Amino acid sequence: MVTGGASGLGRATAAHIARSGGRVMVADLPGQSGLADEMISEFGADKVKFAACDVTSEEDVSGALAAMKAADWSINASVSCAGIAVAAKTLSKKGPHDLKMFSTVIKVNTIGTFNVARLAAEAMAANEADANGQRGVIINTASIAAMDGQIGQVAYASSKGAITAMTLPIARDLAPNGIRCMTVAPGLFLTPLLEKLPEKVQHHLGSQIPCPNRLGDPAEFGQLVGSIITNPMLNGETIRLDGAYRMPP
Ligand SMILES: CCCCCCCCCCCCC[C@H](O)CC(=O)SCCNC(=O)CCNC(=O)[C@H](O)C(C)(C)COP(=O)(O)OP(=O)(O)OC[C@H]1O[C@@H](n2cnc3c(N)ncnc32)[C@H](O)[C@@H]1OP(=O)(O)O
Ligand SMILES: NC(=O)c1ccc[n+]([C@@H]2O[C@H](COP(=O)([O-])OP(=O)(O)OC[C@H]3O[C@@H](n4cnc5c(N)ncnc54)[C@H](O)[C@@H]3O)[C@@H](O)[C@H]2O)c1
Repeated sequence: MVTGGASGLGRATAAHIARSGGRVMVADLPGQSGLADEMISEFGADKVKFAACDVTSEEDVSGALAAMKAADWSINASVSCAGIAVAAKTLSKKGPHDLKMFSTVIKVNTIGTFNVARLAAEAMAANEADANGQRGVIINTASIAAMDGQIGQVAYASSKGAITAMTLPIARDLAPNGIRCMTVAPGLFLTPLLEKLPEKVQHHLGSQIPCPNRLGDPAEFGQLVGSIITNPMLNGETIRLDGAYRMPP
């Protein structure tokens, strides 16, 4: 299952899994069904399915997992890409940071990610263990903003820092169940989310990336997720995927 799988990094991850011979449930907001339909047309309904799912909803996430079970699909990997970004300073000319804005980012990014992890873990725990005694892997998406948060990123960076921090405790909690947990902290990737930044800012940020000197291709994120799924030794860690970029203030 890939949450936020209809767009950007999640879409690229779902495509990588389908191209690699896997089957993938794209779990995304109802309004993204059209994008998911494009993927179903490209890869076939036997490889890709869509579940309307708000990651903050226990019912929705449980429903997406139940749909996989109903299709006789086992869940071996859960990839959380669903997320939102905002830009607001702790204190600006308009006054203090809006608390509802802050709470919403934490709810979707942090609480939504954990909601998916805990419910996917329950489903994976029912799997037969493989030769490594493993039953599944949970992969979460943070951001380099968790470490290099810019001016105006206090809400977003906090939400992603929490995702980074939960990686090891989840891995430790789930070790007896044979379930791994990893986090990817992407740098700058050309997706609809990044395109919310002014073109000038996008270009400026991309020109600062040391090597390769460009914005990341979402397929490169999907490629790393594929490696995490197939490498049993990757557990309890956050991997920056950023071309050696460190964001300035
Ligand atoms: C609800 C919809 C929100 C849509 C916008 C959110 C888009 C975010 C998309 C990110 C997606 C990818 C995220 C991923 O994980 C990777 C990254 O993190 S990429 C880095 C993304 N960076 C940001 O999002 C930065 C967010 N901050 C800002 O956009 C701005 O700081 C601000 C919050 C909009 C405030 O800017 P201003 O209104 O200009 O603030 P001031 O008026 O107070 O400006 C004073 C002065 O400071 C300069 N300044 C402000 N912010 C910055 C900054 N981030 N870096 C450098 N300089 C900054 C500003 O230019 C003023 O300078 P002056 O004009 O006085 O010389
Ligand atoms: N693009 C980048 O440069 C970048 C860098 C670092 C981290 N990230 C993170 O990667 C993830 C994917 O970002 P993207 O750039 O592909 O963005 P995107 O906007 O293209 O995709 C995000 C997807 O998440 C879905 N989503 C949002 N809220 C949801 C919710 N409550 N329930 C279910 N789905 C929801 C959206 O519908 C969308 O399909 C996000 O968590 C983002 O913070 C992106």
